[in-house]
Amino acid sequence: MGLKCLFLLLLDPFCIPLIRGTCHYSPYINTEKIMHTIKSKNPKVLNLKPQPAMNHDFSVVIENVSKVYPTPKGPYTVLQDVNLTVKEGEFICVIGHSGCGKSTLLNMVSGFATPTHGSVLVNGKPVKKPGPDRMVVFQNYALLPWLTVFENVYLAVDAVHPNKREAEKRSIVRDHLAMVGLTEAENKKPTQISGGMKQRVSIARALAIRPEVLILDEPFGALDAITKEELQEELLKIWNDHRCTVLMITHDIDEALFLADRLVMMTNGPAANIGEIMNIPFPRPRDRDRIMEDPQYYDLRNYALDFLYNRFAHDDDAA
Ligand SMILES: Nc1ncnc2c1ncn2[C@@H]1O[C@H](COP(=O)(O)OP(=O)(O)OP(=O)(O)O)[C@@H](O)[C@H]1O
Repeated sequence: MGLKCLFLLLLDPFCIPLIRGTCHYSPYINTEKIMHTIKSKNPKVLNLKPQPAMNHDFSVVIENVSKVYPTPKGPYTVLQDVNLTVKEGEFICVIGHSGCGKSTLLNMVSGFATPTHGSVLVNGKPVKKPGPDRMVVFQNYALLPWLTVFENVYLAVDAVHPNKREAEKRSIVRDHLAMVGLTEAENKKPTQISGGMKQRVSIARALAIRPEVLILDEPFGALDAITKEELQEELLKIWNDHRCTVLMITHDIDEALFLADRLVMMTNGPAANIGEIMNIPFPRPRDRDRIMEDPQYYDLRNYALDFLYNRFAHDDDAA
């Protein structure tokens, strides 16, 4: 029971302030070129309008959601009137400047935070608290350092499936460690493995529960570029094989264009909202080189950059 409580503590909102990352948009962008491209394109060509979908298709429904935090200076409205519907099995990336409320929004889906106004539904049911149908992967991995890789995943499986037979639980853990290529490392402690491996453990732990919604809060933000690309590809493969709805926060537009079906672009806070939603049209399975050769790639990338750096520039961007 004690260990199960520890697993649930991993999902505690107190973890969240520990995972703040810095912005790392690609620095090699020529603003004039972007503006030229933007001005020469009709946004309709970029297929930016949210697509209508039927209610029964929705895995996640965020309806007129506002979040107000009490602060010593008075109420602080982080998000105001946010609406988003996500289809089952859809891969959504959320982008926006630091502090605009991305984590707050996804915390209301995971159940760590509750809306001040409005509602969040997952598979038609209002979200009231965290649950195993919505697993979260954090940037800082949130592994228990005194447990092995195997035990970290086992802890979660055991907490969610206490009545399954021991052999079955161990087999689930083994299958998911194999899925992320960590069979050889199963007896190592988190301090004995790299950052990329730690994040693989964290992804294996989340998927071992078979969540309906996987929430990734800047999962690759702390990794080097090569490891990050490897993990993006692994994540896509796993998602192709075990389709669940994915909501992922990123600061990396290229990452979003490679992974997502749609890119949700948030305006700046306070009272942030969803500014635009970009449909990402590249066919799946995706090949990084092939999509980067697609002329639409740069149109979409530049459109997102213009949104962040011109239309909703942050004070820090002026530097
Ligand atoms: N519990 C809280 N009480 C008061 N203010 C809060 C609380 N949690 C978050 N905030 C504030 O809400 C705003 C949005 O925070 P949030 O973490 O959702 O932003 P974010 O877009 O995810 O940022 P980042 O990209 O830096 O992770 C920030 O100004 C933050 O300081």
